[in-house]
Amino acid sequence: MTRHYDYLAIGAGSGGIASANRAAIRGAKAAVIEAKAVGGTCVNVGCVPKKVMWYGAHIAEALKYSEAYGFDIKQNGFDWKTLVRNREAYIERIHGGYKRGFESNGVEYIEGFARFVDKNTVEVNGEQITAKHITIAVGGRAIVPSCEGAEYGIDSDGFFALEERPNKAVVVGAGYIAVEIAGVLHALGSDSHLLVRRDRPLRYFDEDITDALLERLELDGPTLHTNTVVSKVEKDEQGILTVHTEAGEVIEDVDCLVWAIGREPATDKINLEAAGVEVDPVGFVRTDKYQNTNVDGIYAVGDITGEAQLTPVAIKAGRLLAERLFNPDLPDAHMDYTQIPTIVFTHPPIGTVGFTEIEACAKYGEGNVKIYRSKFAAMYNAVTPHRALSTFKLVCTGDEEKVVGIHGIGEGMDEILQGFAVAMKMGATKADFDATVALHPTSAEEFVTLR
Ligand SMILES: Cc1cc2nc3c(=O)[nH]c(=O)nc-3n(C[C@H](O)[C@H](O)[C@H](O)COP(=O)(O)OP(=O)(O)OC[C@H]3O[C@@H](n4cnc5c(N)ncnc54)[C@H](O)[C@@H]3O)c2cc1C
Repeated sequence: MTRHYDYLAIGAGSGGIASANRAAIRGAKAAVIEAKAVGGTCVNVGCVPKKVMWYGAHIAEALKYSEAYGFDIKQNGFDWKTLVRNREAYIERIHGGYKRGFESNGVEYIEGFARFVDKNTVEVNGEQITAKHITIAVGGRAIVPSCEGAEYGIDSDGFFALEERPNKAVVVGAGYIAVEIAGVLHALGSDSHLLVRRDRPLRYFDEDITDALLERLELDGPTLHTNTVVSKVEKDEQGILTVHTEAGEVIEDVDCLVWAIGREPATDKINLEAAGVEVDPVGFVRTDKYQNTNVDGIYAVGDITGEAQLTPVAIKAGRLLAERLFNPDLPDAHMDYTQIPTIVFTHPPIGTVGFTEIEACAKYGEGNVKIYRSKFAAMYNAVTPHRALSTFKLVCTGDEEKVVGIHGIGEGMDEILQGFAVAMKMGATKADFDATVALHPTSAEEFVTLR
């Protein structure tokens, strides 16, 4: 007998889990199929293990500052294995939480790799399963370049599988994943090198912020190699790598090479042709604003759509899709892909939402954009010899100075941004920011006292 569901999600990552749970809560008979580990990229090889490693790096930094705060601490060492063991135990507990959530919501969890048979049928473990509504939420995977010896490198999944701290690491890429991994390795004691193709990492972020990041990297961070493209990688009998660049630079004694040059969609093995679902030339599933694909009853959410590849985006898109399908009160529910806030877990973190200065000038005209910025020493490190500056910035437009961009790099920025993103989404103006009494002494107060 064929199993049949009202709603079936392929992939139990952020988008698939959120949509299946919400569908079940709204009364649908729902199931989710997962080929690897429940939780998908974010929980197993993305946000969660990354943030744990970042916290580890944060503690390393605090130890450095501790002397100025009066502590006399002798650091005897750092055990990578302990950090990884505790991280993985935490992830195991999250897996348990997801499975209990499925049980209480009535979502069936099916382990296996799903392939389409036709538009309402998938095959998993030799069994055919049918559903009225099917959501593709299979996410993506890291891209590995095609240069000679590229196979000697690992990707971000491989970084999280490392059992030892590398002595000397080369991280290739200019996006947030590359910057974060290189920063963690540096803080935890590896000789860490970040190789970027152009003049800076995070090139699409506001320039004031990336200028400040460059200053911070110079002060204390991985060694930055700009305008650098890897041409060849060699490996000796001991497994040690030599990385050659197109400009003739040779980086020797490397025991860990991480490719973080981007991610590609994982649509190639799920037999989309059988269902007639169209993908773009890269392989991302094309959807409209309601997450509909070109095939009636088949949807896509999360990284596989190529839109803002972030966990909360996949979750929100998945939940709103389930609401639209199964909640008669919300027939128009859909995701708003504008003004999505995001954090980069550098040291210190970067937070950004809305338009950069350049984007705002292009959209509203230079004369209609007003910039407020502050460069200041956060108290946390100002009392130590490791004094470094934070940069906060508001991008405003129109006579009313509507806030259309909020950017910052500095201690605490990861926790500061969320509330300000709410204000921006509600249409706050600079005057609204100014009318709010500051919280003192904090870094956040800079945003309501900018001149
Ligand atoms: C190193 C790293 C750090 C990140 N850090 C952050 C961060 O700090 N903040 C943030 O918001 N985002 C972060 N992200 C991005 C975030 O992880 C993704 O945006 C999010 O996981 C996307 O969710 P998804 O549901 O689209 O796909 P995924 O979470 O990738 O889930 C897809 C699931 O589908 C499964 N699957 C694939 N094919 C099949 C099949 N045929 N049958 C069954 N199952 C299948 C996969 O095994 C996987 O579990 C990070 C990503 C990486 C790689």
